[in-house]
Amino acid sequence: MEATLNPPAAKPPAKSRLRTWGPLALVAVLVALPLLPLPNFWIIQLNYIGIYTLPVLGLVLLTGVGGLTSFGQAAFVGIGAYTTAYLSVNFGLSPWLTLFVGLALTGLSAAIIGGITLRMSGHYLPLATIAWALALYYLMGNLEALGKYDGILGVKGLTLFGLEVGQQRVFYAVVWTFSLLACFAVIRLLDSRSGRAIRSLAGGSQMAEAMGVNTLRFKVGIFVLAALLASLSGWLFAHFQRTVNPSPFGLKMGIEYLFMAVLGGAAHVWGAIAGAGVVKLLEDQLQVLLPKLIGTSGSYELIVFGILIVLVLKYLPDGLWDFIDRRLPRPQRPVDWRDAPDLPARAKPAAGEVVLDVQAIRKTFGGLVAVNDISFQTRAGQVVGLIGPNGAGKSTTFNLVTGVLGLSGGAVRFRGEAIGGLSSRAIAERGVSRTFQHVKMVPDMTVLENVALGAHLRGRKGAIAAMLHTDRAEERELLREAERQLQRVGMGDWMHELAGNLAMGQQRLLEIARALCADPALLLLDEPAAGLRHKEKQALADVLRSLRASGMSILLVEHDMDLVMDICDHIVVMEFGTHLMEGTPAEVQQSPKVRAAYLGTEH
Ligand SMILES: Nc1ncnc2c1ncn2[C@@H]1O[C@H](COP(=O)(O)OP(=O)(O)OP(=O)(O)O)[C@@H](O)[C@H]1O
Repeated sequence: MEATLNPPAAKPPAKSRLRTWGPLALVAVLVALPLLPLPNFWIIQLNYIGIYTLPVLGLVLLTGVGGLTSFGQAAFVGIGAYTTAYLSVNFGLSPWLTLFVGLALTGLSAAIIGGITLRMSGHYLPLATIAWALALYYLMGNLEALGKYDGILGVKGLTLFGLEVGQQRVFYAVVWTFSLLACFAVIRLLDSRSGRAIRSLAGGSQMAEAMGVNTLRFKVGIFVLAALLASLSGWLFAHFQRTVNPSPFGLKMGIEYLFMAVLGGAAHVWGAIAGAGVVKLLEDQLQVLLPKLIGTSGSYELIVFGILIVLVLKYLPDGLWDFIDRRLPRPQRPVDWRDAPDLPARAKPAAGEVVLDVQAIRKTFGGLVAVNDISFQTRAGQVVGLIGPNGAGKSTTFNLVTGVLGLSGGAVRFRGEAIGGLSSRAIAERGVSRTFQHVKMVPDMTVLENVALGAHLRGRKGAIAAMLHTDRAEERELLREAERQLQRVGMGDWMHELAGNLAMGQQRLLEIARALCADPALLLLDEPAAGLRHKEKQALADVLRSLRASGMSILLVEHDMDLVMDICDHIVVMEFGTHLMEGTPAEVQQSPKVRAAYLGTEH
């Protein structure tokens, strides 16, 4: 069944382009500032803000978008700074060479540290970042070769085409070129196949893995990228300050970077500049003002920062940039994919062919046998219903088929291949796609982007291609497919809406469109009618009928008996983890055993 595409979306109203102009205005201001007769003090302050923007941008990606909290960003700034200082002072190497050595060293350290710590979740990850941040700090402070706590003095300034970069206006041009390029690269990254995968990480790995996203690889990837941005900042810092010692790379600074990200707006790229700017300027003013007020010198600004963190978390939890951003109209993505070619599709099973063959599967949780030797089959072009009272073991069966849970016994074959024991990502790769009992989506991505996440495995372009914008042809193919599947479930008019704004019925259709984007041969729907109104259920039944007509094999777990009896070709009934009976809807309806199971009477 092919759907026709909507006419091109209307052009966004003029005022909605404010967001597109906003960053350009920011760039224009940054270009104009050094041309103004500003005192050098202010240029130097702006240079610090540019240097701080880079590690904070890394935290926007890692913490704000990816949901991974790190206190260790300053340590990576230190690796970049110490590498260039050590090599340029002791071996006379060019800073332009040591930059790459620093990046390589940082990337390697981050890949090793990330590979170990990013498997942790909850509080363990931030605690682990504190541990290795402290370890790196004490390493820098105790190594003889790095000058212990005195550090390395006499680092030379940068030169560019024989020109002294110095610490003022030319340095300003260099630092802000790097910072702005990094901002635009991260924006491009987030608006891509890899970006959608990264944006799905914060919601937990189950949905992302079911869409074929290798979540650990993406977590390590953004951790390394954040560390590389920090390393670049360290390189600039060393040649700006002309000296390095451990104190700017300790845990205190790691916390300060995190504060900059939270204050600026941890999920917004431009929030990195806002956060770095406000904290740096505030810190300078407070360092002068507070000792005068209190009468003794000391780091009193830290007390103010502590109070500010509490206030920001309470009143502006999404930061300063979010406060502005929410007041600007949201620009609509220009529709440029309608003439893109089709994505390659997998060979589908012939009508009536056995797609899923479940043989005596079993799952035990301690002493409880949640699924007890359940067997059934689904064929191409057939809707099989899996029903039973609460706690019967339906969701567990579903999770065994999709690889979320491991089998305690039995076998699952998909198109003849044993898939029991494979990860949910590997099962998704083979053509099994699913929806969730409790809808899992990325609320601050558009409907179209959420659905395009389902086509993750059908694209190849990675993060570097996204940052260089060489992924656009593939991106158009993915977005075209996403729109096609949205049309297929009747949601084409909603593609530009934020997924978080949808009603429950639409969210469930979004999940079906996302699952279809993977080009599956078997679709598993976990209670798709839960929370839907009558009309929405009818729309859902129409969609399922048309999918069946297109040859799709569907396994449906559902409590809504009207829908089940209306749509299913074959029904498997479970009770207390066991197979109660199976048959056509009419046979199931007439079964006294089934009625007794639902009414809770003996049979
Ligand atoms: N991770 C788990 N650990 C321990 N017990 C579990 C786990 N998951 C499910 N169970 C138990 O297994 C049994 C079957 O649960 P399951 O969620 O599969 O039933 P269900 O038929 O899907 O129920 P519902 O219709 O309420 O969703 C229940 O007794 C449940 O408490």
